[in-house]
Amino acid sequence: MSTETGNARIEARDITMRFGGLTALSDVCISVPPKSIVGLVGPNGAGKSTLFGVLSGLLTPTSGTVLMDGADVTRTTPQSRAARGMARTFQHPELFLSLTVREHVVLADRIRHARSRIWSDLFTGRGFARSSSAEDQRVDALVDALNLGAIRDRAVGDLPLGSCRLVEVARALAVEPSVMLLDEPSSGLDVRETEELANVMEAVVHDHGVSLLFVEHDVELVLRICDTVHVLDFGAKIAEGTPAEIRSDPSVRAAYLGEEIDDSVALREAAADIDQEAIA
Ligand SMILES: Nc1ncnc2c1ncn2[C@@H]1O[C@H](COP(=O)(O)OP(=O)(O)OP(=O)(O)O)[C@@H](O)[C@H]1O
Repeated sequence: MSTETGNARIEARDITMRFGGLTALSDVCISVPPKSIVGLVGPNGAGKSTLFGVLSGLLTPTSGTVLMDGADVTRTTPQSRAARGMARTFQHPELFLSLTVREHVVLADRIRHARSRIWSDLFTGRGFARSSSAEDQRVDALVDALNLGAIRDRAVGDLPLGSCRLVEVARALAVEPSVMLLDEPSSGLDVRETEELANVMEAVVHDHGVSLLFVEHDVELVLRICDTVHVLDFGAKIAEGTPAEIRSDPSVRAAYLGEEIDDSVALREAAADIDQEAIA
């Protein structure tokens, strides 16, 4: 199955991953072009988390290659990939509960712009007090861009999950990545929070020029905001295409029939199509 390659921000070529006798991924290719939103979906156990682990550097594949901007990073650490411009968020937000929204963004901004201060401020007790006006401007612009202004001084431990996910996205953006991996960003969010997150994801690509790759169970969200969608099933890629192509792909329908996509608009549309075909 063809995957566009060349100037991809991140690309997986022919990835196979075996855990003992179990083949979790088999010759999977995926490519994330600049300024694009790419979705990765598939039924439970399809291999999504494994591929995410391989791309982010947590897992070394049995065979195959991972490239960032054309450079082979297959055997590099997550930290080294971060230095090359990769940021990620987690299914369960990993935040410091007693720090405020703004403090999270300040810390990440300092990792990008004043790394040496992080440790010296800790040891001297200066903490967040000493900031430059350039830092203030960058941090406040990001906090406002993610609609976090009203809660900027609240400790994240007091915030709902939807806000915590936006804080994670703001923190990831503060290091000025070229590509962000988001692990089930809508997990646990209600409809309104999911809508807000979708808007933020689209704005992030448009305003910051970042590419996004996200693993997601909410197939309707994926089909709504992605430029390209990849579908895994039993460790193999069974489809790749635009949301319209994925909606009408018979192998995708077959993989999902009877599963969580049942409740989504996508499958209702697919089911309607099948009914029409049956009538005709
Ligand atoms: N560390 C591991 N050791 C052994 N088997 C593993 C390991 N990690 C994943 N697997 C197996 O690999 C297969 C793919 O799992 P993976 O978690 O990547 O799927 P997934 O698509 O993310 O599933 P889900 O949607 O349920 O999270 C499964 O059969 C799983 O049991």
